[in-house]
Amino acid sequence: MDPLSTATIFLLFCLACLVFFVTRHKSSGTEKLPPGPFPLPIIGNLLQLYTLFPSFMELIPGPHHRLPKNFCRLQQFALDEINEHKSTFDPSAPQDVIDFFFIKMKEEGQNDNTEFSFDNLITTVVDLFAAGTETTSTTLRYGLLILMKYPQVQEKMQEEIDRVVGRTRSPCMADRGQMPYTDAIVHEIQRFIALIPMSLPHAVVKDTKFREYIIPKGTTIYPTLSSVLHDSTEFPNPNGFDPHHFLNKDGTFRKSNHFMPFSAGKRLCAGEGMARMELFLFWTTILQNFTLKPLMDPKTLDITPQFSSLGNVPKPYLLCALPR
Ligand code: HEM
Repeated sequence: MDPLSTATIFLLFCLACLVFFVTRHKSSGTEKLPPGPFPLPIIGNLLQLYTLFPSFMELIPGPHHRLPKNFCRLQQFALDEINEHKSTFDPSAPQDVIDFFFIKMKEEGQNDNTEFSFDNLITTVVDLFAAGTETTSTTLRYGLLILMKYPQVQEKMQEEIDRVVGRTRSPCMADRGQMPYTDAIVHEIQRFIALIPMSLPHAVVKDTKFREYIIPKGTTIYPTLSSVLHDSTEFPNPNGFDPHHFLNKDGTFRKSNHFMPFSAGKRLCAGEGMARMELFLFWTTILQNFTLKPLMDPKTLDITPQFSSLGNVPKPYLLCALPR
């Protein structure tokens, strides 16, 4: 038997076991678990298969082979940045998170239990880079597609930009308070696309009572942000793109506690403030200078995601940026 078939049979066996245990656990009924989309535990466990049996995954062809190689490149990038910072480091004038980490490393000295180790510095840089680039760039790309589909939305944003910012200076964050329509569109794009629909997995640190359910200590939970972002009791047109979701009748900005694309609680996105600044400044600067047009009838543009699993990614598209 060739190695590929062995691996396939092994994977099928693992899947069968997972399905068996999940259904058995569900029907045993000793503990009442909250309802949720059935496949989620299986998805989580499939990802764990890669960690548990890397050599089997190596036998299976597919794009996942690029993962370790790309991760090493990312670590090397972080290392190069850290080394460059070492050569310019001035403790009296720290420039960024790497410089502040150096200061903490020095303060901690010989403490063996410190979190401020060199390994953690590399991991922190990689984490911030990975969490901060793909998220914002995909949101920006998705937003441009939506703006092309709705030319009347673009027009209204451009009117507001021209009135508040004008054409001679760049938009800045102080403008946002006077731009309720643009602010509403930025929120609605993020609500509509629900970029990270299941947030990140969390674990329950102690047995937790939630409504009439007990969630046992150690259970992995996925806080499904999309269920809140697409809640019809708060957003009347939950699956459509509708600027009125964040606008009051008099045109002022309508705040909603259901707006949580960055998650909620203690571990919500560490880069929320930065990401929201980036989205506002990029989109307003682009529309201040360009009108976005598709190569086809805007009505036929498909704004449903290409993939929808851990992230919602837009389908590839062509865009014309016409100078204003
Ligand atoms: C549109 C852009 C972004 C979205 C939608 C987004 C969304 C999220 C979400 C849903 C989480 C999971 C929170 C949780 O575990 O409950 C998260 C975590 C995180 N994000 Fe973002 N993010 C964005 C941009 C950024 C940027 C620009 C940075 C940094 C420069 C960043 C850094 C992080 C970090 C470090 C975490 C982990 C926080 C922790 O576990 O304590 N994110 N983000």
